[in-house]
Amino acid sequence: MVKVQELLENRIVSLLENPDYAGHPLSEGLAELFERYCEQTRQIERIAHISDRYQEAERDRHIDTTTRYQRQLRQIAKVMRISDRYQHMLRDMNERLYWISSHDELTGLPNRRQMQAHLKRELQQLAERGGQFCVALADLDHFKAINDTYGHDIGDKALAAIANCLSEHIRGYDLCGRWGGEEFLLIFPHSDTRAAEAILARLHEVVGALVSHQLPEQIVLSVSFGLSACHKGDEALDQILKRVDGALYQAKREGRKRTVVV
Ligand SMILES: Nc1nc2c(ncn2[C@@H]2O[C@H](COP(=O)(O)OP(=O)(O)OP(=O)(O)O)[C@@H](O)[C@H]2O)c(=O)[nH]1
Repeated sequence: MVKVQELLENRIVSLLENPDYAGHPLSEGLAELFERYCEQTRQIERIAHISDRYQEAERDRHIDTTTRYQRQLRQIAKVMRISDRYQHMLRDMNERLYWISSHDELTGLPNRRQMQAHLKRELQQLAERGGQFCVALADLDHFKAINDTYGHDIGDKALAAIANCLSEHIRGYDLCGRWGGEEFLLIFPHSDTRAAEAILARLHEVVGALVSHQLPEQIVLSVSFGLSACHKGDEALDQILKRVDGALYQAKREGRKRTVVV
């Protein structure tokens, strides 16, 4: 039925648009008739729509309260599911943002900002409870030569391998982060320099023996460390870091692959 109606409408439209019948005495009458027909069709559709809505409302009026209540419950449950999903998404995004702002992308270690926060916390604890902790700065030896010989990509892989090796071989409560470039900072809470030196001696060994299938076999890595202890009432953070940096510089000057304690 709809199809027949559509065909007829199309036929009238094409007749009215046909230039051969332009000015034909019946054209004007047909156009007027067609315009009225279209208007009436639009009105019928509007009435049908209103009637559908009315019937729907009537149907709803007659369903019992329990059914209506259950329907509303289902709608609320749906909204809650959407809200839950949205909140999970936000939480994941927040966690990811936090991770990005506090970690180094290449090595996955805490970044400089995070390590500075750890240092401040350690100093705060010293001020409150006394005791001591140690800080070490590590720097890869002859790293520029690795970059120059094998390329930056291999250099990056060497950095990631060293980061992994250092963080795997410290104690569970020690901290290791990327300080920048080819430098790593290590914090040894509640430790004197003897205890920290023993750990660094182990790190010299494991770094020297490091084998990674990601790196060319002929690469042999080593690191130099500057180490210092912090006590209650010691100087401010930047002074401590300056001291450790000086020790590292001395380790480099004295031939690398060693630890200098100040
Ligand atoms: N591949 C790579 N290289 C880096 C990155 N950050 C710093 N470097 C490189 O590390 C090298 C450090 O070079 P230098 O400061 O001369 O130190 P070195 O060659 O290790 O020499 P010593 O420290 O004296 O033993 C430079 O070539 C930097 O470009 C990084 O994220 N990826």
